Amino acid sequence: MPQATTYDAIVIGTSRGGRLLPITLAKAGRNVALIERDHIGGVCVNVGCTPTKTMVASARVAYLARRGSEYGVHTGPISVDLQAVLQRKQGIVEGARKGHENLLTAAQGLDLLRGEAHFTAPKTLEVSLQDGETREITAPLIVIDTGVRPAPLAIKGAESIPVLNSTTLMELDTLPEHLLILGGGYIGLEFGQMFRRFGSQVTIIQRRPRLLMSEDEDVSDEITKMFREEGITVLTGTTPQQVEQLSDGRIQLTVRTPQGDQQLTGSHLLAAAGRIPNTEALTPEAAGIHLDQEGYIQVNERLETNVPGVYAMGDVRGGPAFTHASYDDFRILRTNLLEHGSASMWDRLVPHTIFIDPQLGRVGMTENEARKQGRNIRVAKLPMTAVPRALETGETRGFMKAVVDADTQHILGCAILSIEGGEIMTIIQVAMMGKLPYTALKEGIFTHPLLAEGLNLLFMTLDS
Ligand SMILES: Cc1cc2nc3c(=O)[nH]c(=O)nc-3n(C[C@H](O)[C@H](O)[C@H](O)COP(=O)(O)OP(=O)(O)OC[C@H]3O[C@@H](n4cnc5c(N)ncnc54)[C@H](O)[C@@H]3O)c2cc1C
Ligand SMILES: NC(=O)c1ccc[n+]([C@@H]2O[C@H](COP(=O)([O-])OP(=O)(O)OC[C@H]3O[C@@H](n4cnc5c(N)ncnc54)[C@H](O)[C@@H]3O)[C@@H](O)[C@H]2O)c1
Repeated sequence: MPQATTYDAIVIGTSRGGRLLPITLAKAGRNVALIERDHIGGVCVNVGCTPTKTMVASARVAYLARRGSEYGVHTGPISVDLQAVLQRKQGIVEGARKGHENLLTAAQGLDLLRGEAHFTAPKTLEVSLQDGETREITAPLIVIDTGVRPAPLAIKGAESIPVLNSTTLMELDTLPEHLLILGGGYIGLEFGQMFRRFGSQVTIIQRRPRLLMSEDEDVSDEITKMFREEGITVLTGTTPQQVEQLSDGRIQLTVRTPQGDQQLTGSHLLAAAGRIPNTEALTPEAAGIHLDQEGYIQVNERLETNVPGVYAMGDVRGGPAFTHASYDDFRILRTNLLEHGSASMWDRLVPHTIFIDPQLGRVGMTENEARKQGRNIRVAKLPMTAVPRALETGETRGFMKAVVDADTQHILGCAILSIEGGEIMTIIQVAMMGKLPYTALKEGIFTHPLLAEGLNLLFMTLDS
């Protein structure tokens, strides 16, 4: 093999953080290699946020079309053309991917290597290029952004039946007649509601006692109620035992429920029970990089591994798995590597939004977390039926909830389960970032009749 090519920096993976970092380093005059084994853009652009949120939008149109008569608008029978939904999704995905690819290939000082990288020594990687060649590259600074992938389903019989994951579900030719979903987390809920709205029968099987275990009980319960009202079967505290394919092609799942064993039959099975890190092919052990027991790369609060000069960002470092977290990891690395700053993961507030309808926007502490910490708290809660905008638009499902420190009046966290809940949550997030007391939102003047005006009412509940 020819001698290794030396760069100033190497980044592996082209997610949001993985694209911005090499471009920024190259703009600062560094000679950078960026390696990607699959499509440019990583999970979010190709098989994560972009395609799912595009399809969620189609599902919402179907939902609204069916509700047209509530608004005095009559349509004919509603049907969903899955192929057209997928084509729309694919067009948006490919447009985004191409845009990112153009930016990367145009960047001066940046070599985009299309292939799979693995470590051969602490600062050296071998890249198996897609054209069959192999390159050895080395750099004093290496950033790993290789992400995670769907965990294979570990139940008896799974190896001999077709199990869908979040990627393959978006490639189906026909609408599942009955979609069985294992997992009551983000992926299970977003796809479950989406396919129900497309016209499938949907059963969600959640091992834990309720959906979205990290949220408060009232949030999980309200979502479960809304899903059931939409015709989704939600089974909680239910553990899949084994699965087999019947002679007619249907899938039979044996589950253990609090009431005893039960058999469920569906046309398709989606495994949405978690994800695993992409660290095997990377052979980080050849560089002496420490992994945790599940294979995630261990980093300190500045994202550096135990090998000085080797960093990890995004999902592969464990912790919150969101595109905005990957983006914030880029901020930390840019600040520390280029601006001589001292940015850290520990003081950041990472919000999230689950794109069910109505959305769940969440930031900061849940009520349960605050109580566990022994905080002196007050909890504000307002049903969406009390918000004029929600009434006028016929979107009264859900509630707003905020946890306030009773001593300082600062907002500790919120759960906004409402139409555009993510946007409303972000208003509260900004108040939290500015350390505003809740009274600032209670007394603030917000346009009538916006959803934001509901914040006046939400925080008024604390003093009424
Ligand atoms: C269905 C779904 C929906 C989601 N929706 C949202 C959402 O709405 N909002 C949100 O914030 N997050 C969402 N996420 C999560 C989000 O996609 C991830 O948190 C985000 O993509 C993390 O980016 P990352 O930096 O970890 O890199 P990734 O996006 O995981 O990219 C890693 C890249 O590294 C490449 N790679 C891996 N190993 C190698 C190697 N050895 N050599 C070369 N290249 C390699 C991979 O091909 C990949 O392109 C969703 C995820 C899924 C699955
Ligand atoms: N809107 C968003 O931001 C968004 C959307 C999708 C995914 N994501 C990211 O992707 C990550 C992965 O999503 P996910 O839904 O796969 O994982 P998750 O961890 O959110 O949910 C997995 C769920 O499966 C359940 N479970 C585990 N094993 C099971 C089994 N054998 N049978 C039944 N249930 C089982 C768990 O109790 C959990 O509720 C999320 O944590 C999130 O960070 C984000």
